[in-house]
Amino acid sequence: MQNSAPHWPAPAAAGPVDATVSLPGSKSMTNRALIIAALSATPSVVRAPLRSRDTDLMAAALRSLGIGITDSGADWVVTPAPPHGPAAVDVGNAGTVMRFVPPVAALADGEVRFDGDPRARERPVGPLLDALRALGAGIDDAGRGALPLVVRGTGEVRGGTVTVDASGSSQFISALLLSGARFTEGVEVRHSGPPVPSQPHLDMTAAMLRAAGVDVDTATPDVWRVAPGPVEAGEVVVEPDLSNAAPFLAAALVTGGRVTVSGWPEHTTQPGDALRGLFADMGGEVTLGAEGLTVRGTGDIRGITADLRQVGELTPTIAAVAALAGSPSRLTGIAHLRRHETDRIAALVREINRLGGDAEELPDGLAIRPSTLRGGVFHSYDDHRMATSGAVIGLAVPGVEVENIATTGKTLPDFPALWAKAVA
Ligand SMILES: O=C(O)C1=C[C@@H](OP(=O)(O)O)[C@@H](O)[C@H](O)C1
Ligand SMILES: C=C(OP(=O)(O)O)C(=O)O
Repeated sequence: MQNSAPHWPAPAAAGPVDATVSLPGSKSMTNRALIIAALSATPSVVRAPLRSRDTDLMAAALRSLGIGITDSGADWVVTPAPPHGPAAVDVGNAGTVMRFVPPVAALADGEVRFDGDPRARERPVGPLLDALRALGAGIDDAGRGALPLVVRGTGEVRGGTVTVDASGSSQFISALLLSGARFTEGVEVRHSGPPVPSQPHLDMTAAMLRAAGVDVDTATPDVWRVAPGPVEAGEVVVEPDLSNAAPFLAAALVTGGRVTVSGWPEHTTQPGDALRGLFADMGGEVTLGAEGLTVRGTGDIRGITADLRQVGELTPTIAAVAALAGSPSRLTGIAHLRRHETDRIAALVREINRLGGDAEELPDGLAIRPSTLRGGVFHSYDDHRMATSGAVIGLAVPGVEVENIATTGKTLPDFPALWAKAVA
């Protein structure tokens, strides 16, 4: 777990941060765009894609199946082809690669092997594999319900209706929908179980498929239908990553400063849009205008009681701000975060308390009470969002060192430089 590179001394703010930040593309949109373009009938362009570990892994996975993905300046040109094996896919620790590519592999002719980081073997994928089998795909996971696994594609998937418990990850549903139009009968996915998390990510899946001409029916709660038919990604423009905006906007809140994230979309399906309400509730003044989204800190950092089930990805940053707040916080609805890049509930509680904080695990979240923090090492557990949370705390608490800051490369390779520039 410990990384041998020297720890990264998180810059402490000399005064209120005052910055305008331009952020790279959304991981979730880039990796959906690549899948949709790979399954399209004709070539597509993905504009302003994120270049990071997760998106490079997605591109490499699709290339290994025979899809052409080439650089055109900052863009990616995707030339589809009937996917084929044999191939070996490294998912790294990317949930999107681990969940979105197996259905594409089921459409391929030939064997496709999947494996990834040790942590990827612990992340849930079983309900998706069961669903794919029920839809006609051949999968060998030696009964593990986890990586490593082999998808034995025959060049087609029958499709039809399937019931999945997607309470562990919305990505099980997105995965089936993204490839569903290419299944012979399309797909109808029915969720059965505790609530599905990450509704904005499901909305993103439906919106991006519809933009590619796919017929997606989301009229019935917990039921999603994709009609069989051609896919045409065309040109996809990737929005800035609003979840990666979280630590930058938090910098305004925790230093009583001002941060603008430029290019904030007026309408978006990204969960990061919820930061507008969350950071206002935590004491910020939030304005959305032509120049972007601006958060101003007022000096008053307030704790928050929030169900973050739909926007679980934002939890590490919210928890970092909560650790610096003058009143208690209770973040719930996020039991599924225990199977993210790391057990984020346990990791946040341990690292906040290591710095003198007062945090406690709840069955489905965490409670954080006001406390005076001190410097020390903040461990990242190979989790990009843990690392950026350490940076947020370090702004307000001198002497914080983040272990393995390089793990931010999962979705934001330039983080240390962008951060240094913003908070200087
Ligand atoms: O579909 C996506 O792009 C994502 C969905 C969410 O997954 P879960 O529903 O597993 O939390 C989110 O946390 C992840 O970072 C990205
Ligand atoms: C949970 C996350 O990623 P993944 O796509 O690997 O699930 C995340 O980025 O917060």
